[in-house]
Amino acid sequence: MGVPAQRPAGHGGPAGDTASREVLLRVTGLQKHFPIKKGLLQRNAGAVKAVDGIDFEVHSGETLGVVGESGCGKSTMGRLITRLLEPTAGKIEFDGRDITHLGVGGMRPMRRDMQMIFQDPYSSLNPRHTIGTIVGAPFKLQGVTPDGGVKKEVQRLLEVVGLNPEHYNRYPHEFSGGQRQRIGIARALALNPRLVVADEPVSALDVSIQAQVVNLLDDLQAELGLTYVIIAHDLSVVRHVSDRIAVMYLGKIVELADRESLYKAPMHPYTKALLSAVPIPDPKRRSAKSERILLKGDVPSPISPPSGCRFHTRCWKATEVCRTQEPPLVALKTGHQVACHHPENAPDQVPGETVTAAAREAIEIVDVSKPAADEPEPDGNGSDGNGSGGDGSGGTAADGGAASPDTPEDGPKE
Ligand SMILES: Nc1ncnc2c1ncn2[C@@H]1O[C@H](COP(=O)(O)OP(=O)(O)OP(=O)(O)O)[C@@H](O)[C@H]1O
Repeated sequence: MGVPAQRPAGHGGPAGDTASREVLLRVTGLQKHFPIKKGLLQRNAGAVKAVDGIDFEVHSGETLGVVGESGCGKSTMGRLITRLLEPTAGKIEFDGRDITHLGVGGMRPMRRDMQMIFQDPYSSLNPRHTIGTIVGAPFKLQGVTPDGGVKKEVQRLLEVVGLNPEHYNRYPHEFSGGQRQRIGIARALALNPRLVVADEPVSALDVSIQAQVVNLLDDLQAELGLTYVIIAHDLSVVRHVSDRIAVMYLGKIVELADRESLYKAPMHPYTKALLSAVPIPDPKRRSAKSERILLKGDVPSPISPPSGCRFHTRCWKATEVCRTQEPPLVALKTGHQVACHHPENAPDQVPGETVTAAAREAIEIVDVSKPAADEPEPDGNGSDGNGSGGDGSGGTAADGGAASPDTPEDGPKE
């Protein structure tokens, strides 16, 4: 077995024509509510609505960046799509197959195709295991022996991520943070995955090392044709690697667009505020437009999110409609999706009107939560797309490696 083999390249650099590529991952109405138990009898006392109904697609070979403040549900979303968590509702399709409620056995072969890279290169590697054991673990878990044997393959993988193959017998504490993250990346690549979900892959690293790891991910994508979902709280991290970017706020996607449109003409006030916080190193490029927007108040609780638009309590454009009506995520003809009653930069928008009311005349609006009429239903797999899981019976890290046993991510936590 050659690992990792070449796949058709779909470099994640400049935003390509990702829409024309095949859909590798489709998420529809995805929810994760963590129940809150109280008292001796562990009575239900509400739920943390960590992910509260999100829809998106990831095309083969592209990089989707997912950004938002701490607690908005990014990591939960990452764990849901790699099936380390059981969704409360919604549907996850991978390569046209409904994997929403696949059990451990059903997920085992899928694990080869989807891997996760974790935030903390210090805690995600077992300090008692050698690098050889850590990077070779996915082979053991999947019961496969690569051509030439595990050791040779692991050494090749170490080389692929820029590490010395002679360090096979060393332990994690002998490596720097950046090198440990490379080890985590080598482990994720071992089974030649198609989708890699990287959860804050550089936030625990020194700024000087961050660029190296981001560049490595970018190079690997170009070489191997990987598809990435890269999660970050910081728009500056995803800026250089993403084809498209989804912005999350309190469990919802509020904006999703290709990188150029999002940076040049953000439509959601929240995106605008996030962008204004990204430092622009060159003072000549700073303008009045790039003034910092300081959001009012704290992020509300995901246990009882605000009515209407969840962002209205911190939004300077909020009006009565924002307090009472939740704006749906709508897609413009350009592919730009936004959930806002008073979007910025909306084409043909009548000031003060909602995007739906104003733009419906001039541009095609698609409610992305509803499947297109001519879209065939994918092969069902026992899910009606409205499942109410939560029994934790889904795939776990232990069954073969979206997270290996060297990670603390050992499956559903509830
Ligand atoms: N196992 C769990 N049980 C209960 N609540 C949880 C659990 N995991 C996450 N949460 C809550 O769900 C919400 C979303 O958390 P999540 O970690 O997905 O956010 P995030 O955007 O990734 O934040 P960060 O960037 O800080 O990691 C938070 O309020 C968090 O406290």
